[in-house]
Amino acid sequence: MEISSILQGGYQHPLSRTWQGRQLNKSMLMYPIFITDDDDARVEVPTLPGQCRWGVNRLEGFLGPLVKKGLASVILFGVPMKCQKDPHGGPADDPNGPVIQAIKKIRQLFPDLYIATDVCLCEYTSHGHCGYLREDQTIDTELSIARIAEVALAYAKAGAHCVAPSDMMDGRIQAIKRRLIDEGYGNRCTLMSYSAKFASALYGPFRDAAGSSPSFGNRKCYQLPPNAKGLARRAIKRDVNEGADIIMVKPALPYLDVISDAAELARDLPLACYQVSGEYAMVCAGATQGVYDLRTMAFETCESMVRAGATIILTYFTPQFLDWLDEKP
Ligand SMILES: NCc1[nH]cc(CCC(=O)O)c1CC(=O)O
Ligand SMILES: [Zn+2]
Ligand SMILES: [Zn+2]
Repeated sequence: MEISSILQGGYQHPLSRTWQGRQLNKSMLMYPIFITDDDDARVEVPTLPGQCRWGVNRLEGFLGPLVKKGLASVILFGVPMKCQKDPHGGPADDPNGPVIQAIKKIRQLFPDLYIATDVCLCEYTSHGHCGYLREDQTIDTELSIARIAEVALAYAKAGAHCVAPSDMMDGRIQAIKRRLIDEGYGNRCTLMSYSAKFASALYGPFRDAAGSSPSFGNRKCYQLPPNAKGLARRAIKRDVNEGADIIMVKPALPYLDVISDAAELARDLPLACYQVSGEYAMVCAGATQGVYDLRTMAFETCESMVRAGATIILTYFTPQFLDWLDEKP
């Protein structure tokens, strides 16, 4: 045997195995949660096992035990059920709406918990699209990004540590950054861009949870085509230049090459990826079918993302990881 043939001597011990790459840890995990406008609600989402829509009065009981276990950050999604949706997504920045109420409540209950807010219009528009539409149903980019910047500013003013636009309208990063700076929030709020967000089949359970399916058509004119490596690279570079503080790739597991590209193109920024609702549901379904052990598969998927270059992972497995990471040898 050649001397250079032997690798196993380097990873024969559990500790030396941890030295072979970066480790998943609790501060990387950002937990996506759904906030609805029925203050006492706790409604399970059938397609997203173990996840609920929460009313603001339930947040203390829901998040308290997780914060004790080391939950570091959440990302909030508003799920308005009672309000009147309109073509401009008017309810998105309603001061009495679920997101702004939740930001204030969480700041007060858990001052150390980092609060990111998803910024989009689809949960609030009557047509369910992520921007403004012209009469011919194409996107009106200028009006969309002005409105999205306004909503982002409202969340920053309410106390969000981070605003994360998921709409995929061109130019919104610049528009939001400008607005935050002009209003004195430039250094008080992080801007995380869903930069490479693909038109994926994996968003189904989320749309059930958030009630945000488009009422007609699809999102292919603003979310990226799954084959688009070049567009993804351009979107990442553009958003870095427009002032993003964090870049995100979404979904995560089928797009590890894009995560790896982003690690190179945005090498000076933290890099997030979103293990989306359909990925979570797939991992759960396989475990239920006996294909693999849930915990082992959850670790393998997220460790792949870390290996590809992610430093932040948005995942519905966050509560379970808080337990699993304590158990790990
Ligand atoms: N603004 C759209 C948005 N915000 C979050 C998700 C998906 C997140 C998930 O699946 O977990 C989506 C995708 C979509 O509906 O097109
Ligand atoms: Zn949207
Ligand atoms: Zn969104």
